[in-house]
Amino acid sequence: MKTALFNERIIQIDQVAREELVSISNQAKQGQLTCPVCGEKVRLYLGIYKQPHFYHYSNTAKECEDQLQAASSIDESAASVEINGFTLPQSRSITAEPSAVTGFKEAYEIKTGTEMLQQPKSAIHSNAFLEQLSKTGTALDPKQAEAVCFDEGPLLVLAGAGSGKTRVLTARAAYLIQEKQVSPNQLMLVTFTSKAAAEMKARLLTFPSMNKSSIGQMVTGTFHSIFFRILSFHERDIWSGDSLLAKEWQKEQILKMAGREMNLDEKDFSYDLALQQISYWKNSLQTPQSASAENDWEKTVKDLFRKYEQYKAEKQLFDFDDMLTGCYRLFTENPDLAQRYQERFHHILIDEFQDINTVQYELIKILSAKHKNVFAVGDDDQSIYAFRGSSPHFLLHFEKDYPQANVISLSQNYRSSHEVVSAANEVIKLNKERRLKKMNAQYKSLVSPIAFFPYDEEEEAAMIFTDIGEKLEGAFKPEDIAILYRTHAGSRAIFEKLAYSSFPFKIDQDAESFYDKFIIKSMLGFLKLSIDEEDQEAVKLILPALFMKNQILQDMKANSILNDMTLLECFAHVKTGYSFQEAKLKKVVPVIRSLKGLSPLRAIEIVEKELGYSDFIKKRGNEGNKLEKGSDELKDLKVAAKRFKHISDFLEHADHIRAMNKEIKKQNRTLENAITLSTIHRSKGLEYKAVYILGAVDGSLPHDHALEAYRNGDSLPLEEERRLLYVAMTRAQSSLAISVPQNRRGKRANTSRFLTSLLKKSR
Ligand SMILES: Nc1ncnc2c1ncn2[C@@H]1O[C@H](COP(=O)(O)OP(=O)(O)OP(=O)(O)O)[C@@H](O)[C@H]1O
Repeated sequence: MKTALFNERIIQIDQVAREELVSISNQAKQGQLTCPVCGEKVRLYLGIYKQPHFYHYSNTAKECEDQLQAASSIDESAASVEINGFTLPQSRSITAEPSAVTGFKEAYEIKTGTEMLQQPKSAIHSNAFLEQLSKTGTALDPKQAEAVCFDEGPLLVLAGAGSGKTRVLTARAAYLIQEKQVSPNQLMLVTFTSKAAAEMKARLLTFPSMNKSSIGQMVTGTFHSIFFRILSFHERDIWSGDSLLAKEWQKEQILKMAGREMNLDEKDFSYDLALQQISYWKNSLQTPQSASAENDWEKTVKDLFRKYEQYKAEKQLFDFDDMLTGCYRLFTENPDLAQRYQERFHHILIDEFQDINTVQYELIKILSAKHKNVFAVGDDDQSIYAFRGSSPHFLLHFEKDYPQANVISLSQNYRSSHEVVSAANEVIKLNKERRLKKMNAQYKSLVSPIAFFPYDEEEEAAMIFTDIGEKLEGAFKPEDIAILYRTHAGSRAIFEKLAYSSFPFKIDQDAESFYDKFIIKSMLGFLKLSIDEEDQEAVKLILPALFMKNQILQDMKANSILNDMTLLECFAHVKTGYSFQEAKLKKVVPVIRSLKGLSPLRAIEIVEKELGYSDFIKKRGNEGNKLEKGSDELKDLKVAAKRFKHISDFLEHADHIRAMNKEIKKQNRTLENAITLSTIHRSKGLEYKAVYILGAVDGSLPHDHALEAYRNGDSLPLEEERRLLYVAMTRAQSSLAISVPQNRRGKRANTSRFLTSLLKKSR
């Protein structure tokens, strides 16, 4: 149905300005849309597969639609039409000027036109082990079998997405023990996460020849856990668990202490990113002396690095990276000890080899020096941890370090439909730094991946929400569904949508609430003060944005009591000794008071313009944060604010969302059957029946920082971004929906360059 009554006025769906749709759809849920014919409440449909339309909530009301159809064809020039005895004003747009993107661009299927290849035959059961596997229903395909039963020497198993890496790795371990009589304690099995290690152990138990005791004798775990065990065995005094800086905040505290000595402002410096940089250097085997700092920010971080290492040495503390660098030192300083381990480990099996970093690689080289039995499984197309020092380089050049190496490619994808696999193949094939390979699917699906084109982030969330509702009414369970995005910031709108619904969902533990971000909190502080001039918390929040120190609050409080002024009024009397700053502070009072009664969006724009908020953000912009810029956060805030008419409602909403973020994270541990909201990075190794990829536009995926690097002549970050899209696409089994919002952060957006040719082909 194209027509409805909204606030006493007839509206036609195709004349509503596009940016109003989400707001109308929300108001419809509160009963503000009715059918002009029968007077019943109607809803606005905003989904992926069908055009926006009005629909009766309780019945299909075909007669209403027929009547409306007939009425609309009577006389288009008339000022009013008569429907069912009511005289109603003729339709017109509900905004004076429809926005630039009014038209609804229909979703369409992504089709590559490639045929599905024939499936491989099962492996010939050339030994008892393979025969046994096929009897237990975990048969291997010929390439998997070749890898599992490989004889001796270094082997690189190039395993495409969904090609059964876990199956191959566990089967290899079991094969070596069962068929080759390798003693379990001569085996080392390295995984990327402790969860993966636990899964491997559980799977190993399903092999008849394996039991808890034999698995216990194997050395399994992450690089960190294995090398920590070695260190604490040989240098017990140094490597006690009590001395571990296990939490990020502990490391940050040390860095902040060092920063204070260097007069770095705590609020103006991204200590989390500095820690990331230090970790990157350590994993690349660079020391505070040898680290190469490429810009002023890195030079500052290098100084912090030196102080951080000094502090740890003095207090006899260590962090996770030290477990690797420490072990490297142990082996290089004690060749005899290294030799004992070289003799012990006959076989080293490594998962996710594409994400190995320099120190891990060097350690493996040392440990495998005698037997050279490195069984490395990885997919260069899924290397996405460059910022941690990982590099696909080691996988790409494996044969250089291991000249006798064999390479086996697993090219059958057992996870995704042919439609998903071929679309993912089309995307990744454009990367230049990769080993040539192609994945083949095992089955066809009735549905193809889909690209859809919401107006903006809010509409993207609304459409996905509707689609999830439809899926859950069908054969899908919440746990079958994942929503993936490039950075946490990209999940703001969908989080907000789900937070007000009854759908169970979970988020990454480290996902900070959008409204807890420093820039956002500070801006909301201005809005809060416009409602309550005595709000101390709000004053504290806005001080940094006015370039004032926290201590000034005490003086303001005293002044407020002595001179009977509100805290807000005290701004006009603050003495800083700088006339330009004092003049600016005098403006604070009238500007904040002028916000009263305005919409939150307008209020934000005024603070930005009148109180120098943009200058404040610009200044913070020098902090070297590659992924999140304050100015972008403010743009996101404006998109979020757009839906609200009153500042108080928006502030209440922000509080609710902040509280929900904590609540959801608390529930995460117990919630089994829930929709997953995750960054693409965190989704690696996982699979879902249905996947939504958010924000497939330039600037988001690929991220701005990669585009900037590309403009400066470095194409590697852009290739990593393409791999991220590939990883996201290959998480889907059969249902994949890629969102290409037409506007992002309040501006027209361009389709992700990774998708343009594929979408063109599909049309
Ligand atoms: N030979 C096989 N026959 C049938 N199914 C298989 C076979 N090998 C693996 N699978 C199934 O294929 C799916 C993907 O396997 P797995 O998760 O191990 O792939 P992966 O290589 O680790 O994927 P990714 O790297 O994309 O995370 C799993 O559901 C697994 O059980």
